[in-house]
Amino acid sequence: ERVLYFNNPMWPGEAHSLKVEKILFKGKSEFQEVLVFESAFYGKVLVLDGIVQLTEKDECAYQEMIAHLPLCSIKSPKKVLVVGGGDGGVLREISRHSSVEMIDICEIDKMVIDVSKKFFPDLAIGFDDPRVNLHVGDAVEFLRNTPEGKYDAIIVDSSDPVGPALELVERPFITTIARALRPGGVLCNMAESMWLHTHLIQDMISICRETFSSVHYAWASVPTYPSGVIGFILCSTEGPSVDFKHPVNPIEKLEGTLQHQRELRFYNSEMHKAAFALPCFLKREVSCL
Ligand SMILES: NCCCN[C@H]1CC[C@H](NCCCN)CC1
Repeated sequence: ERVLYFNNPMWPGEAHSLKVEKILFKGKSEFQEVLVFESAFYGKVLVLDGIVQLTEKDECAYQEMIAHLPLCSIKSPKKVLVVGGGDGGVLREISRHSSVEMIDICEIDKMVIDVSKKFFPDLAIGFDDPRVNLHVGDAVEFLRNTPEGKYDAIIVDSSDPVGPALELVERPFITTIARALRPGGVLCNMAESMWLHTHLIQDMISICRETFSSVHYAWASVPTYPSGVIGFILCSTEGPSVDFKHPVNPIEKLEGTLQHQRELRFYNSEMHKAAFALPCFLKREVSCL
């Protein structure tokens, strides 16, 4: 049998390995290398440029939290934008919210969408929702042409800030996102690992604080990401109707309103609250947390 080792300058000195039962797809898109394989314990695995993006076993933790932390933090979100998210998992989660009327998604790499539809139907089901409008292209360009205050929520489901996703953590992009959000709307960004990337988290939070009056860090356990955790930054501009209470207390309890036969596997109101509890070292190392 084979074993794949995932080491990367983003986590120097450590490697994460998964036993490979069968390689299912290997390709190179305009932006990155794309790999899909059947693992021994985590189901199918999607890898971009040598970095694990998701596995069938634990993708629920990431997709449910990155979608429901923001969408349950504001009252009846209607217009939602997903930046990245080409595997469709976040779309699947957003479609559980009956208040949502329109979902725009801007994914730069069409190969990710096609590969997900072929090998990850339980995630790509997100594209089947009639509320979804797919835009294949660069989100920086997409947001430049977006009317001010269009969205109630924006979710940046990106890969790591090396390669195609680099500019998604830079100041100009955060500013264009803030402009596209209605006052009181909410932004949720993927925000790396508290064990590995406190400098990057500090930079992201500082940039967000220049633009948003409310910035919070949350996290979840994802065993197949290096260090086993992934973070999320939630931001909001206090709108006239300050319906963005501290995101810790979900406004909408989602458990009741299930839109799909497939029940939630990770997110619930307790996990929502707990996600914002932070360890001492992080509060010390990242100012204003
Ligand atoms: N819809 C799933 C997209 C996956 N997002 C990213 C995949 C790579 C992952 N690296 C984490 C590296 C250590 N923090 C961050 C989330």
